[in-house]
Amino acid sequence: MIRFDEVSKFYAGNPRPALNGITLEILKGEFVFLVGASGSGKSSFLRLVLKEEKPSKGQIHVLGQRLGTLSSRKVPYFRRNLGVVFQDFRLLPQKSVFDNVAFTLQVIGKSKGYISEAVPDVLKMVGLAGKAQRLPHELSGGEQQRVAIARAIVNRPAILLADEPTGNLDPSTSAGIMTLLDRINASGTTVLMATHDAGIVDQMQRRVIELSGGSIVRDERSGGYQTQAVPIVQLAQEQAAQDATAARTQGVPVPTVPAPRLDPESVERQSVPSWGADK
Ligand SMILES: Nc1ncnc2c1ncn2[C@@H]1O[C@H](COP(=O)(O)OP(=O)(O)OP(=O)(O)O)[C@@H](O)[C@H]1O
Repeated sequence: MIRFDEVSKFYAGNPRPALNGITLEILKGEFVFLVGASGSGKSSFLRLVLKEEKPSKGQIHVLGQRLGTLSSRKVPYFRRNLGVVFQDFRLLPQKSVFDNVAFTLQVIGKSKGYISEAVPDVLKMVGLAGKAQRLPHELSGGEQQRVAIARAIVNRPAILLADEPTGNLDPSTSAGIMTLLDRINASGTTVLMATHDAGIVDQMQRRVIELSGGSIVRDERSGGYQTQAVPIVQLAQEQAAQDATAARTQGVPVPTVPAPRLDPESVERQSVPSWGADK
């Protein structure tokens, strides 16, 4: 569904790569969280999937298409298969809820008859039946995000990309949005969501891809916001402590083992080899 082969991205004027040799595959129907510190490359990853940016190196395939060979004329057609949701909703402020959602379908030439059925259907699905004639400023943040989600899925895209969709919402409103995204995923849409929201990632226990400095440092089939893997240095310390205890109880004198210094940059994480078996 989405495949990156050795993809790197450099922006002009920035010698450090935003993405550095990324290789991964996301399968049809998956729900994937993209996590990592600010600047780790999450939005760049999403922009590459959308073909808003080109990779500096490597190949990207989305829905069986090699993006490098997709002409700019064909990009709008390609993007019809992708729905996108942003942190700041990006609704048209002068248009009603109905018209915000209908606009997507008008742009791609759907008939009035089709639009008059599809828009109420999707508004019902996102829990906004009865609010079709409101303007965005007459809605709460959570409702505005529901409109943005309705707009993103009304054309039944195969993939939904979400860049911090709960970033402007309080925890209970965010939970409602996640329930909605979960339902959209359950209906067959692949969801790829960049987020800093640890509570949501911990709660959902879905595939988690963690970026650091543009590289993948974790890819867990079902994980939380922070890795559960124990740093190797910590394991060594624990083992040394156990050995010392065992030796003392057996009456053998043991040399004092100085604790290794923990340098976060050089701490090697245990990899979690959970993905790949069923690609
Ligand atoms: N248009 C650009 N031109 C130059 N550098 C850029 C551009 N966009 C992003 N970068 C750099 O690329 C790196 C990755 O940025 P990116 O926005 O992908 O990170 P992110 O993980 O999405 O961050 P955040 O969580 O803050 O949104 C950063 O060092 C950023 O400064």
